[in-house]
Amino acid sequence: MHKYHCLNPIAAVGLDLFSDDYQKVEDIKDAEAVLVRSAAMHDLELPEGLAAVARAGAGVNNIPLDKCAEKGIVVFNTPGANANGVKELVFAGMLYASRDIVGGIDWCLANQNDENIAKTAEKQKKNFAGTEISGKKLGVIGLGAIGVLVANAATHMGMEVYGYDPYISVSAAWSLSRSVKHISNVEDIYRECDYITIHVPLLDSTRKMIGADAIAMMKPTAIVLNFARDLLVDEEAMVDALAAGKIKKYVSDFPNTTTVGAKGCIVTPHLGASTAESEDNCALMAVREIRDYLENGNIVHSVNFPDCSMGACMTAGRIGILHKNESGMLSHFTTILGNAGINIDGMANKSRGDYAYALIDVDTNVPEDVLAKLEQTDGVLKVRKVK
Ligand SMILES: NC(=O)c1ccc[n+]([C@@H]2O[C@H](COP(=O)([O-])OP(=O)(O)OC[C@H]3O[C@@H](n4cnc5c(N)ncnc54)[C@H](O)[C@@H]3O)[C@@H](O)[C@H]2O)c1
Ligand SMILES: O=C(O)CC[C@@H](O)C(=O)O
Repeated sequence: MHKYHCLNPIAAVGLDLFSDDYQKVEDIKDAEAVLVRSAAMHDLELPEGLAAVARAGAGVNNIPLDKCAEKGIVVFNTPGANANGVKELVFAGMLYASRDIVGGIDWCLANQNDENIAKTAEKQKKNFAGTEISGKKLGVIGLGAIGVLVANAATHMGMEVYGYDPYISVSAAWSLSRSVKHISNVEDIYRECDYITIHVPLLDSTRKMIGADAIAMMKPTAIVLNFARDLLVDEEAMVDALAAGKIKKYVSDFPNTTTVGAKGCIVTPHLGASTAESEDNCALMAVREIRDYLENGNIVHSVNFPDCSMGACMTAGRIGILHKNESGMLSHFTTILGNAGINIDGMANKSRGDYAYALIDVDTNVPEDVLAKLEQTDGVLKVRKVK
């Protein structure tokens, strides 16, 4: 019986994919797999039996990836599963920032008992007028699952779109509209764009990527949208620039005491992926990833180990070995198995940075003492007997 624990509510359509061989447990200590959305895992004690964490979403800055790797815990995310939900909210953000929709709605509510509200509205509406997005320049920083969708949709809204991503993947580049102008110096976006939207992961290299210097380059009419993570932007500098009228608006999906209520800030409570469709997509992908790893040993969409897949096991046994990416590891494994008289039918070994994964199909059951020898090999993080 495999046991899983949910650190956040996960859509039922995903959890329903778990077969009768799975049991949901209330205490993480008992879990072999954990499903999580935005819950912070950095200070959590990770139980010895934990094999996999699936982030039902894209950002993994709430998970200690290296600590998990050192303990042989594979962390997955669900790339692209919530991208459309975020894309749609980015457009809502652009519209909210361009026209005083919230002010207009508030005015209507405040005047709901006025019998002449229709007539008064016609006099008052000039106070909530704004500008259109068609014909304006949009800069998209980060052209991954979300950035590409935003950039492409913006071209259909009549915007002139600039795209910046020095690490763009081949598949993202294939998906990007040819109308999007390729920008190699992000400063061109800061200087020229009317709307600037950021869609990069929070990493040490991207922290405060939009800093005071970048903000100082922007037009006084610029609108900055942040549906990625608050720490990507120097928000103190942003709030100061808004107060001084140096830029127009900052739209953020990450409430905190710096931005909520500050002049020019429009803040939503991390709603980007909060749609039925995105929650279902993420849950389905996360559960499939966990099942494929626990049942077949396959790793697909990991963020701390390499992807490595050999389909379903058709031989007598399969073992998965999470190990350090060091020379000589494979020869240790083949020697230990060979000395035990175990023939290797098939094998894959993939590496990613400091870590690697070997998946080995064998012609017989691998006994406990052989598993123990593999586990005791220097550089081995965890050995799993898949079958
Ligand atoms: N508001 C929400 O609810 C919500 C939902 C989903 C994702 N997110 C956030 O959005 C981020 C992006 O999501 P995604 O699904 O598009 O991820 P993704 O991994 O598909 O795309 C990220 C892109 O950023 C690019 N990138 C990395 N460093 C860069 C840099 N220095 N400059 C320019 N580009 C850089 C990468 O090459 C990649 O193409 C996530 O990491 C997450 O933090 C927020
Ligand atoms: O789970 C959520 O609601 C937020 C997800 C989002 O921040 C992500 O990075 O995918």
